[in-house]
Amino acid sequence: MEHALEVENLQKSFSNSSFSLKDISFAVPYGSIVGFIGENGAGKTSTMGTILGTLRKDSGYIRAIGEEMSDEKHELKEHIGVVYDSMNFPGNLDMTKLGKVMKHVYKNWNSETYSHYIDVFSLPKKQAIKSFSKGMSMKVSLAVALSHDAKILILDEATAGLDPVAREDILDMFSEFVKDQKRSILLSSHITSDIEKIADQLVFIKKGEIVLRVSTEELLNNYTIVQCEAHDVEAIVEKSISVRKRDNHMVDVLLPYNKELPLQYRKKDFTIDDITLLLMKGDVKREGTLIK
Ligand SMILES: Nc1ncnc2c1ncn2[C@@H]1O[C@H](COP(=O)(O)OP(=O)(O)OP(=O)(O)O)[C@@H](O)[C@H]1O
Repeated sequence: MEHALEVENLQKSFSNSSFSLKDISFAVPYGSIVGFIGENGAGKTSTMGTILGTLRKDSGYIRAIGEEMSDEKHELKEHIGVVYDSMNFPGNLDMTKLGKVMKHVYKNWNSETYSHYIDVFSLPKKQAIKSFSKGMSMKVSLAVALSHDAKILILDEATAGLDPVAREDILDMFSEFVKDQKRSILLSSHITSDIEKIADQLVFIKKGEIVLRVSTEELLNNYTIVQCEAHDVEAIVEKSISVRKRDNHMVDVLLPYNKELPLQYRKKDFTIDDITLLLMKGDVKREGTLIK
């Protein structure tokens, strides 16, 4: 499968913080939406910043639409639409003026598409964007990101300020965006129900490390969370992905299969939220190393 975005062995440390991104590798195939999941401070925004070049990486490779990203390759950034959880445009502009500015920023700027999204999002054209609500501001960023023929959208908490009705419409828009198999989306969100709805691949990050990469279908259909007594965990721990001790001597275990197990292992129904909790709060095994 061809990938719109590839991140390989990405490392990034900060001089003023003990946090680092450790050997981050994942890919975003054409036609897919990849959900990027992790708790506060796990490294999602830093990873996205490093991909976009707003943060300088220490080492590793980042390829977008088949070409290695570098500071010199400005044209590659044309192909990436970005939405953060806050709007980064000059607040004194209104939507019409913003469109005129963006026309000079992006070679492939499409004024008609931009007008279309202004209408779809019911944004006022002649009001300074600094007076917009959080949800409206997010729609401004989305309208811009969707109007320069981007092949990849990088969305960091892009649905956070939206009400459920707007969220549903925008999630549908994202699914539509990748439908022609020529574009793709990397999306981080704490609203895992959104991710569950639209992402076909999931990448979980914990303390700067990728702890699980899996397709949503595989995770929901073939993985299992079992609960057992602490003394029963040894028999399954070898094959487990994450083990979380609960208060009452019980243990939750994430297993990468869904076969019948002896009675002492009780299968639990789960959502992506439950998986996230188990990965973030449990001891995770990743290729033989334990990430506590
Ligand atoms: N410019 C910076 N200088 C120093 N430390 C930084 C810098 N940017 C990020 N960090 C640190 O990197 C870590 C990861 O932050 P990041 O914003 O990537 O997390 P996140 O997963 O996006 O979290 P959230 O869900 O809260 O947005 C944090 O500990 C943060 O303090």
